[in-house]
Amino acid sequence: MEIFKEFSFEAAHRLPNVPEDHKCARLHGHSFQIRLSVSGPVGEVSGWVMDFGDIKQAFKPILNQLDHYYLNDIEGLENPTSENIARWIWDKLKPTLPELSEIQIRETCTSGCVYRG
Ligand SMILES: Nc1nc2c(c(=O)[nH]1)N=C([C@H](O)[C@H](O)COP(=O)(O)OP(=O)(O)OP(=O)(O)O)CN2
Ligand SMILES: [Zn+2]
Repeated sequence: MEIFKEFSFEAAHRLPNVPEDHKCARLHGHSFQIRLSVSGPVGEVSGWVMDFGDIKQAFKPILNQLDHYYLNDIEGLENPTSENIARWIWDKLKPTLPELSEIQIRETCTSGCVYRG
């Protein structure tokens, strides 16, 4: 069974490797939406794969590093595309949440990525 928990954070970024006249070369911000999925068996007694609260607790310190920051200043996020943000979160979260199976990032209502490690 797969369960998920959604989060959001506000942050600014610019993409340093796009052509100078690309809109994303300019400083701008997003309300990033994140969906973390966790997979595993449903416990016979608990009736759940994992407490949603445990996902929240595992992700909180990572979320705090992103929320209301300029992403380009963060080590490892010098080129903060959705893809690189997903990989960055995965690398930080997977060791403490081994059941993590998927990360979805939405930059806008119409754009995002899905990463499964
Ligand atoms: N593969 C990727 N492409 C783009 C990324 C990215 O992270 N990965 N990022 C951007 C920009 O950050 C941009 O802010 C978001 O792009 P876009 O979807 O083009 O934004 P719009 O709001 O203009 O989208 P519309 O729905 O088309 O208006 C660019 N590309
Ligand atoms: Zn952007």
